[in-house]
Amino acid sequence: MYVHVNAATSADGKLSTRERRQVRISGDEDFARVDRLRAEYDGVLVGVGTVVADDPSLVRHDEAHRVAERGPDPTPPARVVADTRLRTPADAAILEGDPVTYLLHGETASAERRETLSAAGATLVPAGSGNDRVEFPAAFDALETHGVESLLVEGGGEVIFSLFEHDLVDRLSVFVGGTVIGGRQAPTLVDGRGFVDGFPELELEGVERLDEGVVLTWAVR
Ligand SMILES: NC(=O)C1=CN([C@@H]2O[C@H](COP(=O)(O)OP(=O)(O)OC[C@H]3O[C@@H](n4cnc5c(N)ncnc54)[C@H](OP(=O)(O)O)[C@@H]3O)[C@@H](O)[C@H]2O)C=CC1
Ligand SMILES: Nc1nc(O)c(N)c(N[C@@H]2O[C@H](COP(=O)(O)O)[C@@H](O)[C@H]2O)n1
Repeated sequence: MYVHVNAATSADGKLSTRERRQVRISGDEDFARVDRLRAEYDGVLVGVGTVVADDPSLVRHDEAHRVAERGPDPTPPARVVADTRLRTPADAAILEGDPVTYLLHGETASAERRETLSAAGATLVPAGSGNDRVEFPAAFDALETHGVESLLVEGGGEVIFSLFEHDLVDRLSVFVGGTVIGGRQAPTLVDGRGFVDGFPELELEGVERLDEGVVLTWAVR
């Protein structure tokens, strides 16, 4: 699986507020860049924390760019959610519309949630044992059997940490916008328990000024 993590942070590295309410950090130029990126990948992944906080649909992408990349009538990027216990609400926007939605889940997801979300149109992908969260290496192997071989990961910070922890990230791009959010409880780009050693090493590939901010792109060594 090729994994590209992309997100937008405030100048102080926050993804949103301490209330975990969605903040529009990107401007129009950066959202257009994200639409082009979405068009380049087989799927777009977020954690269930982002689904609950933002209720994203993850449908929007640059269709002309996708046609240019993949030829006429391409399938739209799949939506993927890491959701151990299947907390995604049955009326979530991510389950509406045409693109397939894969819910990666663990063994602790109840039969009732499995039935409810299958009936709501989700494709369930078991990938976790015992009480553990979604095990990304196994989940990505399973997604590849569905033809999903590249992912744009849009957040949030918990999921991004897990992916770095498992050495699964190939590329990282961050739009750093001209705003300050602050707050020690506010989510940052990479949360989880954090690293104390063995920090992932990044090689700077690009610096681009957009809107009132800058896009930094790194390859992960
Ligand atoms: N500015 C930006 O670009 C973006 C901002 N955001 C913001 O980020 C916040 C949400 O981020 P965050 O709270 O970190 O939530 P995440 O979207 O990272 O989701 C985290 C949840 O995913 C589930 N999960 C399943 N498997 C794993 C795993 N292996 N590792 C980690 N998590 C796993 C867990 O819930 P469970 O145990 O129930 O499965 C966990 O609590 C919101 O405020 C949102 O607005 C989000 C995306 C982009
Ligand atoms: N690139 C970017 N800039 C921001 O300012 C943002 N708040 C986000 N958030 C991400 O975009 C998702 C919403 O997508 P749709 O509206 O469904 O297209 C949201 O869930 C975050 O992942 N991203």
